[in-house]
Amino acid sequence: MAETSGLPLPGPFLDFLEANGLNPAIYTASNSIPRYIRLKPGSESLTEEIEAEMQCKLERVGWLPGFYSLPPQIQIASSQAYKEGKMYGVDAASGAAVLALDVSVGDHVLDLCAAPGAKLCMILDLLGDSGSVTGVDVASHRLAACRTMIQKYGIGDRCRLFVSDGTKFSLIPVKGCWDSTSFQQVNQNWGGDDVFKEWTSRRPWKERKRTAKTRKSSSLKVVAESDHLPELIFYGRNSGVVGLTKSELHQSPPDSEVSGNGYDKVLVDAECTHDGSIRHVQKFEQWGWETLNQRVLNAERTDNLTTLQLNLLRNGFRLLKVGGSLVYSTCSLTVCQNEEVIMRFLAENASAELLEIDAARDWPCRSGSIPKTLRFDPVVSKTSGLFVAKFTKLSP
Ligand SMILES: C[S@@+](CC[C@H](N)C(=O)[O-])C[C@H]1O[C@@H](n2cnc3c(N)ncnc32)[C@H](O)[C@@H]1O
Repeated sequence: MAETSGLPLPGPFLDFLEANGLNPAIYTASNSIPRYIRLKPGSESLTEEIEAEMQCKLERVGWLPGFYSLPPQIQIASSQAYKEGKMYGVDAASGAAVLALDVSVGDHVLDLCAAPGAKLCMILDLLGDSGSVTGVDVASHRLAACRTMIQKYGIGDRCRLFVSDGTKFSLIPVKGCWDSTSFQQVNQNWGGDDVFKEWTSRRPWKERKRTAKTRKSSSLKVVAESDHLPELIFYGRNSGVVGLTKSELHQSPPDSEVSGNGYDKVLVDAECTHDGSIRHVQKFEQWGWETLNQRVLNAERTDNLTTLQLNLLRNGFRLLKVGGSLVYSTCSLTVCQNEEVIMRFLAENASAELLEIDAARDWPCRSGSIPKTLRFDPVVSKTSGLFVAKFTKLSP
């Protein structure tokens, strides 16, 4: 086992790094990478209070609004600001992926691999009182954690969360119910069990059971049509869902309609081997390095992952409106999960164009091997590792 500045890396992992052209030195940076936090908009005045409580200096991250760095050993979970939902623990590279989306007021955003939700929360904060966010993840327990997070931070009014396979998810944003006037009308007009009322965790058990039963029977009908039904596990009062019937919500539009009415922005933060995340790799010290073989190094798994990544990218792009933009990111630094996926995707999509990420001029990252793509890594960026690419959809 090779010792890399306190983090012992087993032979098979070193082989994996070598096979993928990755320098093990990135893992030596583990002790010098700061921890990052993001303050909820409106909580910026709390910095002195937070510094006093945590007994450390918060350094503003100049290139990333709302982000601060602090020494790596500081634990934020017990701090008052964190408990009160005024501070998020999120890496600066994750913030960069969201910034690359260039979210504008009123955008309808799809986050296709949303859980546990750090990026989704940032998107909701950027949108404030406008637009909507649709979060999708295949893992219900992880998406439930995301739901807990948006409730904790009180930002779920314009959000809906679906448990669904992101390679097949087909719902476009529901437009037209977002202002509070129409919400009130909808509230007065709803009737029947089939209509979505505002989601609340405090609904009586009987009502939740009835909803689940209705969902099951209505899902059978839809499954017959599409063989895949997304399960709605959270919807805020202005998500556009309240007042709709299940049949209305589950209508999948034809591709021609998506070009005009699809999402303005799509984030595909794809499942990956997580090898760029030092904190993730460090966890294998506790889990046992042998589990690394199954989760990271297994070649068959990597093949399946690259297929999944490509399919997620394809479907995210399908749901993007013409002129919209899509960001693809992974926390792997391997070429096969990043540049190769991008090349395969571009080769089959004449309407996809790689975009320069304008905001990145000041970012501490380097270019990927395809121009316009970006790579954050612990040594250069002092962040977790992340690959980022941005596309737009041209008219057919
Ligand atoms: C890198 S994590 C996403 C992190 C998230 N964007 C955040 O900022 O917290 C990848 C996620 O993809 C999800 N995932 C894996 N396969 C999927 C699929 N077929 N469809 C949708 N989500 C999937 C995993 O459950 C996992 O939560």
